[in-house]
Amino acid sequence: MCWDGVRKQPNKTRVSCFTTSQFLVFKNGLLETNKQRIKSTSCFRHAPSVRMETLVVQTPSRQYPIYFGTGILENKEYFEQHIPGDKVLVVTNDVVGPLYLQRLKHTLESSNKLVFSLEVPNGEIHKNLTTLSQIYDKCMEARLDRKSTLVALGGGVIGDLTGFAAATFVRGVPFIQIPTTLLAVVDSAVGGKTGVNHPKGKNMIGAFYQPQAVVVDINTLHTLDDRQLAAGLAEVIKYGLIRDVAFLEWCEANIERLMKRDPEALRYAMYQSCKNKSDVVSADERESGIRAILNLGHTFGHAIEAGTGFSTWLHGEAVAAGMVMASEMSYRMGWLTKEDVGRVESILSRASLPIRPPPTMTLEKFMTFMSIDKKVESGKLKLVLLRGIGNAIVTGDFPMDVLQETILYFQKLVLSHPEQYEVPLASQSL
Ligand SMILES: NC(=O)c1ccc[n+]([C@@H]2O[C@H](COP(=O)([O-])OP(=O)(O)OC[C@H]3O[C@@H](n4cnc5c(N)ncnc54)[C@H](O)[C@@H]3O)[C@@H](O)[C@H]2O)c1
Ligand SMILES: O=C(O)C(=O)C[C@@H](O)[C@H](O)[C@H](O)COP(=O)(O)O
Ligand SMILES: [Zn+2]
Repeated sequence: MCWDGVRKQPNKTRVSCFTTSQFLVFKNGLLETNKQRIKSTSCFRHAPSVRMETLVVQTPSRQYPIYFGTGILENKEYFEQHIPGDKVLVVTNDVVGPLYLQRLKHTLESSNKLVFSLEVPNGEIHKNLTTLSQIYDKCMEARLDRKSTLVALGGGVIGDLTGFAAATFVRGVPFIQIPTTLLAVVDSAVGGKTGVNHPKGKNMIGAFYQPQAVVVDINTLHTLDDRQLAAGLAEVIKYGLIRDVAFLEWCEANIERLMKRDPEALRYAMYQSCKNKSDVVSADERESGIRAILNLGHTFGHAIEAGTGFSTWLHGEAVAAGMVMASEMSYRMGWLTKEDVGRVESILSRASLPIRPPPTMTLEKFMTFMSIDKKVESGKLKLVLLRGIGNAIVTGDFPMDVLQETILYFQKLVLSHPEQYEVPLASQSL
């Protein structure tokens, strides 16, 4: 099937990374060009001033496009070829739904789809089995079948919940990610980790399940508040720290542009982040090794989220503080200099992100929540540490004392200067 709609409407939907004789074809689940199967496709590799459009993620279980554009929520061509059946269920929440649901429904209905929708309550605290059950109830009520498609319209919470519902309802239905937060665009919508939290641990119940497509309408980011934008920047900066020093340097030079939402800077940050994530996930879809580097700061960060009841700290904020803790520990292992740690703190602070854990996170609390991390193997904790800026490793080879001293160091710091280490904009509710 050729993507005729795209070629006929060049002003609306440019696929400028392909030559005119090379357009996208999905056949039997494989992405092909009309000339040859492609290994990986990307455009807009280096130049921040060039528009980016489509990036293809290639995993063993599925290959799929990430479409970037403005106003593409209103363009049915981006959805049509990825929706095999006649029914669609759009899952969103009570914040994003009022903003974008009608527009999306209209687009899908113009492709003659029967569109159902469900608005679940907003927030990380609702990323749980109760909300998941509401999605299954809606699937049953709408009599969805194996050809029906679930669409996630929202941030990472909606994407993770909907993806897991899609992975499990009738043992798997197609799903499409429409990420509407910066964090979801650069991280959660890509790579197929889906799931929900358990009160005792983050994302403890879930599945690896790739979407059919990721549709990024950059316009939706206009309604995002500054705190959420900053949370997304934490994961953007993460890619620089774990494997892409050139990108980290670019972030350092452009962080103010990003905070001011300069469109070209945001486009480049989104593209380069997705490229990094896509490369890692393609190499190790189910996290048997290298994929775990995407977890930099997360073992500490997830402990902060769970330890504060999933209700105070945003995921990106917790990851920011966690990346500083991982950096400090890497310094104590002799792998980073004090200047390197300062560099990590500086870029995160400039992005208005917290660089210390909350005073309530005692050593005992950290150890309890960290002990149920998914990287624990036969009781042994593994951490993502830095063996230099841009060079993350996954290791269980560290003395427990160094970990505990690191946590105690931060606890002492925040207890002696609690006023310095508040979560930015903490007065805003989640
Ligand atoms: N699956 C993965 O690989 C992966 C990766 C990173 C994070 N995550 C998960 O993602 C979640 C965090 O995602 P998040 O930061 O997007 O949080 P979120 O989904 O809670 O969204 C943040 C807030 O922004 C609101 N919102 C969303 N889009 C908006 C828009 N366009 N305009 C205005 N408001 C909007 C939401 O309603 C919410 O209040 C966490 O649960 C985290 O564990 C998953
Ligand atoms: O995609 C991945 O792999 C990641 O680790 C990305 C993280 O940013 C994300 O927060 C992920 O959900 C964490 O995964 P978990 O397996 O530690 O729950
Ligand atoms: Zn994350």
